[in-house]
Amino acid sequence: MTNSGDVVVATDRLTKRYGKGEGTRLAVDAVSLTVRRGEVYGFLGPNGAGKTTTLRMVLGLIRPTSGTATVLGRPAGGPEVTERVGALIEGPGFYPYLSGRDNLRVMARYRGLSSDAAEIALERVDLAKRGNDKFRSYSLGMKQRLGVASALMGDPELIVLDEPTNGLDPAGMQDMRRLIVSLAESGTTIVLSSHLLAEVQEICDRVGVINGGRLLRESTVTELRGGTLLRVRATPPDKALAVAMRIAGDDGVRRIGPVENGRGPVDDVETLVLSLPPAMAPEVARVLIAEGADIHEIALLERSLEEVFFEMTTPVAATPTVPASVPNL
Ligand SMILES: Nc1ncnc2c1ncn2[C@@H]1O[C@H](COP(=O)(O)OP(=O)(O)OP(=O)(O)O)[C@@H](O)[C@H]1O
Repeated sequence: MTNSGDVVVATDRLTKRYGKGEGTRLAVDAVSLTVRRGEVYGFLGPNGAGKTTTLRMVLGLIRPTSGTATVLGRPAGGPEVTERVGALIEGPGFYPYLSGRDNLRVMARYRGLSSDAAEIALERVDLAKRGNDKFRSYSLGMKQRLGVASALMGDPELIVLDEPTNGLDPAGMQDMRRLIVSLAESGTTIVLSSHLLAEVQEICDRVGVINGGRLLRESTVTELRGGTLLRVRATPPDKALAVAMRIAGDDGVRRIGPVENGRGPVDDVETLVLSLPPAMAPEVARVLIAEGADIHEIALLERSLEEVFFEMTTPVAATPTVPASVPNL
């Protein structure tokens, strides 16, 4: 059970429609999401999905057309909330001719924080040594890190980062991910948006998948990747199929080719994918054996986040791609 004090962000049918009349665009459509204390929450979706718009409403930067956003138990955007939240959303406005350190000091003063806050933040993002260099001389990665430094000044309970690794090279991305994980380890709740599945898979505890303004799914990364599919390989094939359909239902079984290992089929045993939870594996095994079938394999099928994501976001009823490959055979 989740205690309501553990909920840091909750939106209820949050909706944003841009424009009026013919040119109107529904950017966010009745999104209800929940972010819990201490987690790294990934808001995942392709370009134009509605991520930034949702985050802007959560931060109180724009008003929803309908629905609500509650942050730390209060309506989003109120002054008592804003000072407990840090954000990096659309490139931070830094003065190019000031040093990184002075930029942060200016911001700290503006927000009523001590200049210690600027120094601590510089240390946290590993920029203290380059703190006296002018902002305009920074690499993109350093600029992004300074943005995160500005978000974490004053020790906010929640940090919201919109595509924090966008535009960074692989090393810069890795640095940023490490920084996010270290912030989370120190107890800060983090919401980040990303269109990078690998990134979300690597650093997020839970994920909300958004496409076309709608929240398609919200769950842990592990849940999202599956655990609800069983791969069954048994012979004779017609007997295996009959048993599978009896247990999983006609629509709960997909037939895919024999398992491949990169050099071709491993054997000629057909693979069945059953939409069943892992706990059903013993039952499947029992019935197959009772029916006189030989079991070659029953396994939990782990899909990559990428496969799940494309299944969810592909508009046509595409046949989901299920990997039939067996690693290291
Ligand atoms: N100020 C605006 N006026 C009109 N339409 C807008 C505005 N801002 C965003 N949109 C539209 O709303 C939809 C959602 O945009 P949004 O920026 O929230 O998506 P996103 O998931 O953050 O995408 P990206 O990763 O490309 O930034 C898009 O179709 C976009 O064109």
